[in-house]
Amino acid sequence: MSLTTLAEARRCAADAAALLRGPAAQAPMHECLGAMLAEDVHAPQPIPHATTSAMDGWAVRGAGPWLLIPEAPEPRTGRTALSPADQRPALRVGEAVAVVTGSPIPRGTTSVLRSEHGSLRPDAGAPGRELLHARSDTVDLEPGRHLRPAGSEAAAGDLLLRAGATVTPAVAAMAAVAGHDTLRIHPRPRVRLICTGEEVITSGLPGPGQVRDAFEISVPAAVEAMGGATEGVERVGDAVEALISSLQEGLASRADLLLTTGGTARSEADALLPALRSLGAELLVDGVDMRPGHPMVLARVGGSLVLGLPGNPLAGHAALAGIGQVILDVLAGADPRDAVGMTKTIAVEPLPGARRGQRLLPVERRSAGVAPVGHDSPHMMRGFAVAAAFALVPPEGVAAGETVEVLPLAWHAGGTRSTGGPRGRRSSSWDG
Ligand SMILES: Nc1nc2c(c(=O)[nH]1)N[C@H]1C(S)=C(S)[C@@H](COP(=O)(O)OP(=O)(O)OC[C@H]3O[C@@H](n4cnc5c(N)ncnc54)[C@H](O)[C@@H]3O)O[C@H]1N2
Ligand code: MOO
Repeated sequence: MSLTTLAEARRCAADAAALLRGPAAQAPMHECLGAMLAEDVHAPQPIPHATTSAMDGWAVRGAGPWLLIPEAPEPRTGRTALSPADQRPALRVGEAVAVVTGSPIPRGTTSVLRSEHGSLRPDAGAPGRELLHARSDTVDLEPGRHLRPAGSEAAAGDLLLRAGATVTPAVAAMAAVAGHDTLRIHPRPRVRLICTGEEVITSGLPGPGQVRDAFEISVPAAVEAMGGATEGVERVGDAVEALISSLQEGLASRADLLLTTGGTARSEADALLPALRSLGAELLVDGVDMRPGHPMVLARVGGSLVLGLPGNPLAGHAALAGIGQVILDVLAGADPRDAVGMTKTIAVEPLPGARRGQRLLPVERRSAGVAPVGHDSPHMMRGFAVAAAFALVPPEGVAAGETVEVLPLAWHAGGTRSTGGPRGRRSSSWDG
């Protein structure tokens, strides 16, 4: 059988995901975190919307000493300095009024004198009134000192955030400060996970004929790091019928992506291909020329994609990083051409290839590039646990000092999404 290359499979996955991608939606801010902006975000009004004080102290006009304008009594809090919500009449030359950080300052203010640079003394000429004196060495009387002018961060209509940015905590804070309640986003792709295998147990020490599950704990977290949301996890045995009904449930739930684990090979015992055939699926990728992970399967059924991850734990994760990431990126709004882009770095030690196909070799990150981690056979997790990326190694291997393509693992800083933001491949520290 002649297998598809990983690059071809990635392009095919990107195109298929682009066809299935749903429309952008307006969503409340807390639902937008981690999603991609579908449109630019502008400032609806100037930021700050009023000129405010950057210090606790006094708004003053002209040279001191200044007559302290008493506050109108504040009915709710009894505070003696202006709260950020107060509005004042204009100051006249020689007058001062107490302010706190963030207070809108009265019109006519020339600067703010911070509290530790001024002192109040009784006004000898007018009993009951106070004069504000500035410390002789203060620089706070320079015009504009400690004022945050209205619009100094943004004018009304300024572009604050570009479409395509991931809604990080900082992006959400920017949008909230500007006054937005909702954002237009590409919704996070909805994923369901179906794990096969009678021999797979989910707790305790595996006995003879058993293995501890490697996927139920890791795949939803990996999907999350890749920008998707796993909405259901199911376990089925090895029977084709059970897998068919589980896939049918996933299709009925209108999940964007159904991930299955195990059963991808071509023996009598393997349920995935028969199940897909029985559901009338269109097979898009039937094996990829990579090790580990070559039996992986990608199919389209109705409005969903099914990605069959091989059961060997490292093979399953190689397929998820190699193809699953591309699907999730594109479903989440990335340009398909960006999503299939590769990151390059330097091999600081020789990287051995596989006998056949492209090897996905778990590598760690060193300051000058990447190096193998060992314990990297298809059934092993020990090397993967300390790896930062899969290096894509041709059969002849990669010599130390040569360039190599890598698939950074999504949960590492500067990880793998192609779409900007904290996981953005384009902006990641992997790119030199
Ligand atoms: N005759 C052949 N046998 C195999 C071939 C082949 O080409 N011809 N390919 C091998 C390769 S490569 C891989 S990868 C696996 C693919 O396996 P399947 O996707 O069919 O998965 P299973 O047979 O169900 O399991 C394989 C292996 O992985 C273990 N497994 C399964 N699920 C889990 C899980 N959730 N957590 C941990 N480990 C799991 C399972 O116990 C098996 O040991 O096929 C090879 N064989
Ligand atoms: O996908 Mo298998 O190694 O190639 O475990």
